[in-house]
Amino acid sequence: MARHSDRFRAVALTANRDAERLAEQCRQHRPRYAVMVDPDAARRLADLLADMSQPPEILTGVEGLEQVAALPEVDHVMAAIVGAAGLRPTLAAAKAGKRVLLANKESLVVAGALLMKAVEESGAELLPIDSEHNAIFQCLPPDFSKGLAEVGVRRILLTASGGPLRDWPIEQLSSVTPEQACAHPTWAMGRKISVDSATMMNKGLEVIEACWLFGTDTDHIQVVVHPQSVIHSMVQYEDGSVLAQLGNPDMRTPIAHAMAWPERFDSGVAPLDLFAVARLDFQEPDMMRFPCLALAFQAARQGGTAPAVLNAANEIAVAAFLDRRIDLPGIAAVVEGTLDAMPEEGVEGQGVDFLLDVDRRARDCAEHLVQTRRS
Ligand SMILES: NC(=O)C1=CN([C@@H]2O[C@H](COP(=O)(O)OP(=O)(O)OC[C@H]3O[C@@H](n4cnc5c(N)ncnc54)[C@H](OP(=O)(O)O)[C@@H]3O)[C@@H](O)[C@H]2O)C=CC1
Ligand SMILES: CC(=O)[C@@H](O)[C@H](O)COP(=O)(O)O
Repeated sequence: MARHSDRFRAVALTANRDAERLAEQCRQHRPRYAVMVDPDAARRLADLLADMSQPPEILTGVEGLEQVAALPEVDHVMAAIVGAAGLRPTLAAAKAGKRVLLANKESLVVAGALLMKAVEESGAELLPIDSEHNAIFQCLPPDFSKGLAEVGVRRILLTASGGPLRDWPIEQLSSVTPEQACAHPTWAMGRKISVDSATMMNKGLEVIEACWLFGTDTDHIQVVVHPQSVIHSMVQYEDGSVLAQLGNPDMRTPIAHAMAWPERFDSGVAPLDLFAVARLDFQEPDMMRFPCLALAFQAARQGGTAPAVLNAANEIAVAAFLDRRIDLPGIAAVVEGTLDAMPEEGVEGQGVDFLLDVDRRARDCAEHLVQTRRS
């Protein structure tokens, strides 16, 4: 079976500040463009690549990301920047009608209506590579966009590992260190999403992501804790059938699925050995232990700017936790305080500048709450 290298060539690679890593990737994949968002890091990248015979053209800033996301010679854009910083380039790719492989769930949480409208108007293909949403996509019929009820779906069963703190004594959560929170039991991921998994905010963001991707609401999504992370999510149908997608927890599978769709190619992931897995467990999420999950459900039901506020406050709170400025329970407290403090606003007819202004105001508010908790 074909591998992706038979069919794909990297036109552009991007990073924020890590010039060394991007330089290494440029040497390996020889893209035509490299975007280094930070201008100082862009100068460093140019120095690092000075001896290349045909170095990539180096662009900077969010504008550089938007530019490469919309290049005519690009047909696939993988949106895998962390946080709301991914919104503008993801939107640019959607507006340009690309196949968008979406890992950056935060852009749908902040601007779901805007992004889905851009996809509809341009004819872009929005394919989820977040493992759960990719699994759901695989378990739905191809015509699901006419409505989940129309195609016989009762509800989505969104699986969650429960993260590294699933069994910690609740009264000891304030002593959790960033290293302990980032020690995910089944997935190797970046620090921000790892903390989100530890608080289950990741699942809350994913509930909102699923509402937009699959045109549904929170009443039709059940979060199911499944510690083995072998089932990546399920779809329950009206006739009693439940379809699940299983596999080893390895992001190469959803990425390969979305790159090759509607065909398949070899992702390089080892076949799932069910005898080695031996058992699959399921539990209800504990909302007392994971208040961030409850806050995300609340923001999703509230709608308007609430999900954008939730996301911005969470990004600030997680960064403060990773810097040891607040404790782990402080993350939920900062998010709740920000949601309470920010006025409710509608998003109908609003553009990206409005949403990013909401994001900025929520960050200021959350940062103030972080300072208050410390003093
Ligand atoms: N890791 C995983 O397995 C999964 C991740 N996701 C989602 O994918 C996204 C990325 O997660 P993950 O790969 O773990 O994160 P990482 O922290 O490992 O990587 C984040 C990437 O985003 C870049 N970046 C960070 N800030 C900015 C910015 N302001 N502007 C431009 N680029 C920026 C970083 O560049 P630099 O290193 O130079 O700072 C880095 O390349 C998140 O939205 C996450 O929720 C979803 C499913 C699974
Ligand atoms: C790899 C991936 O897609 C993540 O979303 C992962 O599934 C997070 O695991 P949790 O279920 O612990 O949040």
